[in-house]
Amino acid sequence: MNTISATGLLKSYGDRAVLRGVDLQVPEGSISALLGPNGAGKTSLVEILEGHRRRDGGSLQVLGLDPGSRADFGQLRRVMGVVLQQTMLEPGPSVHDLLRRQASYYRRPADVDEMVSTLELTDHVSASVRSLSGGLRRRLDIALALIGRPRILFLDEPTTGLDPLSRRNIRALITEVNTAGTTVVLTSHDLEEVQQLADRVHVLSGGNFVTEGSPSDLIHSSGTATRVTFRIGSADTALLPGGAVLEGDTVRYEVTDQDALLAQLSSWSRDQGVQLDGLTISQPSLDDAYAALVGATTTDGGR
Ligand SMILES: Nc1ncnc2c1ncn2[C@@H]1O[C@H](COP(=O)(O)OP(=O)(O)OP(=O)(O)O)[C@@H](O)[C@H]1O
Repeated sequence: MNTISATGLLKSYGDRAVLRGVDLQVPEGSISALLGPNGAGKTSLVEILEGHRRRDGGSLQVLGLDPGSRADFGQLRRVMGVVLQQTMLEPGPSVHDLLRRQASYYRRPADVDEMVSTLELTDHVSASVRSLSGGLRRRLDIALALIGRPRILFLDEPTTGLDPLSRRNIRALITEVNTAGTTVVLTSHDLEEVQQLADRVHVLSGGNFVTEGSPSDLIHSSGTATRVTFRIGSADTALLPGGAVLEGDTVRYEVTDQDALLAQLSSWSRDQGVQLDGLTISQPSLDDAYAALVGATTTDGGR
C-alpha cells in the first residue's frame, strides 16, 4: 500500500513552472528521498505533500487524505510530523514547555522526558528557544516532529548544521522511527546520508523526476565504474585481462561488472602463480551516480 500517491502535480510561481506533472508513489513503511539541484522544486513538492503549500493541479492522497482540502488537512496534521528546511520555532518558551504544549495536541503522544533524552536536550530543557544554538534548535525541531508519534514524517534537510555526532544520532533515530512503522520522506543534499537511509530515491530536475529507484539501482543505472587496484610485483603484465592501466607497480581497472573482472583476475593470478597483492575494490557511491545522472543536465533554479 502507498502512503503517498500523487499524479500530475503542478506548481508555478508567476510564469515559472516548477512542478510540471509530478507523479510520486511512496510505499508504506519506506524511507523515500527526494533529491535534486538547488531550485529544482523539492521544498515546493514536500510542502504540497504536507498541505503547507497549495498545488495548482494534479491529484494527491496522503494516508488516504487530500492535504489540499481543509477538512482532510485537519486530520492529516494529527498523524504527520514535519521538520521544515528552516526552523520556525517560537523564541520565548522553554524547550520543555514547547514540547509539552505540542504533545497536548495529540491523543497518544510520546513521553516528553523520553523525547528530551533521545534528542539529547536534557541539559537544555529550561532554556528558552532564543538561547539555543542552531544545532540544538534543529534537534528540538525533530523532537517536536516526533512527539505525536507520526505515521508519516517529512524531513527537509534534517541534519544540516548538526555536528557529526548529532548527525549520526539523528540518522540512527530516523532508522529507529522508521523500523517502528513511520513512513519517512526525506529531502537532503547529503548523498551519503541518503545512501545510508533511503530505500527509494527520486531525483527531481526540470519539473519532473528524471530518475527513481533504490540507491543501488541508481548507482547501477548510472554506469558509474567500480575501481579495482592491486600491486603487480614481477608478474607478466602481457596476459592481464583487458582494460588494465599500469601506474608504476600498481594495476588499475574501472569496470561496471566487477564480478566478471575478479573471475578473470583470479585465473590470471593462478596461471601466473602470484597473489593479487593489496587488492582494493572501491564501489561507486550515490554521490558518483548522482553526478553522472544529473550533473551535466541541471542548472540552479535561480534563487
Ligand atoms: N513562494 C515562492 N514564490 C516565488 N518563487 C518561489 C517560491 N518558493 C519557491 N520559489 C522558486 O521555485 C523554485 C523551486 O524552489 P524550491 O525551494 O521548491 O526548490 P528546492 O529544490 O527545495 O531548492 P533548494 O535545494 O535550494 O532548497 C526556485 O526557483 C524558487 O526560487
